[in-house]
Amino acid sequence: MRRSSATRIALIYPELLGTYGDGGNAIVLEQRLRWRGLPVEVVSVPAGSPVPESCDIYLLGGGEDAPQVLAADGIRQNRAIVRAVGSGAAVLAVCAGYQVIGATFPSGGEIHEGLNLVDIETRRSFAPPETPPPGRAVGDIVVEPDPRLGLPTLYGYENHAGRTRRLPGAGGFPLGVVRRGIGDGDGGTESGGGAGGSGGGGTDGIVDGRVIGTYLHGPVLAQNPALADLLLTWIHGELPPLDAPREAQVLREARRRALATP
Ligand SMILES: NC(=O)CC[C@H](N)C(=O)O
Repeated sequence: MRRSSATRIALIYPELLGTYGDGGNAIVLEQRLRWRGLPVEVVSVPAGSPVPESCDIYLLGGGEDAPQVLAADGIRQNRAIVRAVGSGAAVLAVCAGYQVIGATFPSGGEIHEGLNLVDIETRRSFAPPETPPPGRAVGDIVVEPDPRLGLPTLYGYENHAGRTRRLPGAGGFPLGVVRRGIGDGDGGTESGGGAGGSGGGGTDGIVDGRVIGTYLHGPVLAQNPALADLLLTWIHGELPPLDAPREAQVLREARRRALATP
């Protein structure tokens, strides 16, 4: 399906969900459409305003625990994102955003309700109560995406305390397998040893229909332009080919070399 109207990209509550530069994902999507001569509009939705239902791609970024609760409360109010997804919109949710689109997430010692858009839950730990919770997952992360997505290796940066798992009977599938870093943390059983761990082997993220959740900051779309194009393809159908700018190729090659996994 080729569209004639502008693609509307919603950047949700950037004051609350923008701690790690994830607003850059909107710039990448916008620019990759402009380079192709396709009309685009970025709709920045300030915290406290109702989320519009009429956008094509919704971006939710990362945030600290308290702002994350405020963001979840706002997003749950009109559930516009859920209806928009039902009408064909796509979602990219990163870290706090990833946790918020699930069923529940922790903050301030309590469990909070998410948007229930995907069948995941986040806890501080899934290990038995007598086991100390794992450390914060902080550092570089490398994910080998599910082959169904046809994407190259994904590079990013993670910084989160929560650990995430799929609920029984969950729809969709993990975004990929963690080669370096923690990601979801595999139900708290990761071998990487918490903060800065490099064990890998668990999974990161979810892909369910046109909804992608992931722990990868970066901004993730700047480091992984093929992921940006996957989202755009879901909205536009096939896109005119685009030679990645040289800077993007240089960045990816530098990440590949720096984060070479065994
Ligand atoms: N980087 C983030 O978005 C952090 C998410 C969440 N507050 C956590 O620490 O788990």
